[in-house]
Amino acid sequence: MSAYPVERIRNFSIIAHVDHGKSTLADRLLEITGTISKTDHNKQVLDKLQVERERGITVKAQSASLFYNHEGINYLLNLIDTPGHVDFSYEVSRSLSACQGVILVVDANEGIQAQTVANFYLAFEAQLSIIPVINKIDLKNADPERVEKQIEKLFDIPTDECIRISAKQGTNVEKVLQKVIEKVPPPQCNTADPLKALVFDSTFDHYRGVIANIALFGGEIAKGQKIVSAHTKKRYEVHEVGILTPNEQPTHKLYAGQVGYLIAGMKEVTEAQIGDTLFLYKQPVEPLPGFKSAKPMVFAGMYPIDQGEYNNLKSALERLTLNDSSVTVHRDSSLALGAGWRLGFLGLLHMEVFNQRLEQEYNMSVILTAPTVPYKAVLSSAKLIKAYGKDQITIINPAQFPDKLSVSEYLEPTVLGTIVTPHEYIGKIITLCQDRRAVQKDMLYIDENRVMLKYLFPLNEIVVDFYDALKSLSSGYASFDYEDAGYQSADLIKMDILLNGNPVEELATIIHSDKAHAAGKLLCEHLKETVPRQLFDIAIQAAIGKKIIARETLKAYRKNVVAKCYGGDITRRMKLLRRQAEGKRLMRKIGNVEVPRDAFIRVLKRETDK
Ligand SMILES: Nc1nc2c(ncn2[C@@H]2O[C@H](COP(=O)(O)OP(=O)(O)OP(=O)(O)O)[C@@H](O)[C@H]2O)c(=O)[nH]1
Repeated sequence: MSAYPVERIRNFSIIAHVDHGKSTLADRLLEITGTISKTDHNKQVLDKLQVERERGITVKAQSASLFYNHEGINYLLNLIDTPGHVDFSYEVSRSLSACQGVILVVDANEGIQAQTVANFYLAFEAQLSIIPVINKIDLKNADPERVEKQIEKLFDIPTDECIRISAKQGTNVEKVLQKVIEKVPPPQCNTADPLKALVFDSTFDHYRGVIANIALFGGEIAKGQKIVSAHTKKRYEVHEVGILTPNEQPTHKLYAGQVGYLIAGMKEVTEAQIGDTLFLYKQPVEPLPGFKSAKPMVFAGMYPIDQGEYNNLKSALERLTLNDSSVTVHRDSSLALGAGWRLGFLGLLHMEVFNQRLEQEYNMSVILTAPTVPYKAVLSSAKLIKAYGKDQITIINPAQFPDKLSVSEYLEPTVLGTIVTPHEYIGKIITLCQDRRAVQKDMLYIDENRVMLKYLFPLNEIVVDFYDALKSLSSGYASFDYEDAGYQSADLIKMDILLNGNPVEELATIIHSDKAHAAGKLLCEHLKETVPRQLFDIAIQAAIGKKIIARETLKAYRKNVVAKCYGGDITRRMKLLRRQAEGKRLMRKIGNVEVPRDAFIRVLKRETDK
């Protein structure tokens, strides 16, 4: 491809609340510009991963270059798709740094939702031009007028600037492209300047190594050139550059203003750090302001079911994290579960998606411990301060929770949550938020029957089940999004769960002291329903230190599996015994108590059924 005059380039993203139609609109744009053909096979081409297709959510942002003729002039439009779920909002800000404009999609029936608000502010703060689009006008209940008024009230955008479309049917989609050309400014850069390339995403290919997605803020780049990473100072030779259509299509060169990909013999995604600047060897430039790297919000222990599988799991984890640099991995071990890892995720959905990918792509089943958020402790014990070499530590594993006597203050992470809801649910939602120790910060009517609430939440109160609870009490109508809001002082304790006096490591949790009794009682009750009866009584207890705060007893029961075969045929009897032995392999022994390995996950999930 030859150099495209910068004034004929537009770099933009589509942002929206989940399910408002980003991917469908992206597909239509790709079709209109002839980037893909119009067949059913191409539905949501930008959602590449199997989990994305199954769950209908976008996990990794994908980009595509589109060519479009407007009033006789050819334009190069670089579209960067962004994920919709709150767990992945870091992907949104990373994509936005390569853009000058966004299409803000709002569902004509649902109207403005929590993520619409969050995404709007990300774009607004980045000073991008914003094109409001009201989608799904073909729906029977569509009320575009109402949504336009909401947009005017909340974002101060005049109603007549909104474009009403149906991404599904293609109505007015072409108008959106025209608006992108008219309203989004071309990137400000020059091919004559030295190379300045921003890495805004990277993926790993088993055959070709790291593929870095780059946006050129200056200069040009071609195969064979030597480049340097501003972050690692490492030097590479460029093997291939090209554009995304949306698959990689090699080109001779990439020029200032363009968005494309680069392959340069990088072996790990960590070598192509998101936010890094690449420049030509011996032509250093001032690095572009990198953006904040993804910050894990939820940690969990991961262990192989069978320690013999350790190495297989290790290599699966290594490969999967090559592709998802937002997961942090630290080696960890426990007396009960053996050698394993402590993983950090962006949220619970991210953790589930990662786990599902391990199963689907690597055929790995694992033991996952209860998720915990990153707490902090300000140490007062001189001995501990010396041991850690600092007086404040981050606790991502309940096993490392320091005793109250050696701590002057515990701190918990908080988030600022935005809830958008029809007003009839306000009472219930306020009660739910108070129950989660949240403090109200704002309340605003978006229109006569829709309200936006802002609350400061302790993160641990929302990670597991807040979203489900909110959805169920509002019949699915309330939406939620959150952003990091720093740490606050909290009265925390570690709660253990014991089976006949032996701690169950998977279920140890750090919890606010006000919540311990209720949570301990609930966990014990659920365990009683989940653990099978055995030949002896089992005491199920919740404990804080040596103090028992809740107890249930599971009565003994003798199950004679062969009784009904008495006098029966021997092969049937053998088969039953064999099946029982197989079942035992799926058991984990805690002291003398046998527990099905998936019981703890079931217990943790049940806890969310309240
Ligand atoms: N009736 C109607 N349905 C639409 C329209 N656009 C999208 N949809 C449907 O809305 C649902 C969500 O659309 P997607 O394009 O997957 O939404 P998304 O915003 O990309 O979702 P994430 O990728 O999860 O963020 C799908 O079932 C689409 O078929 C439209 O214009 N009209």
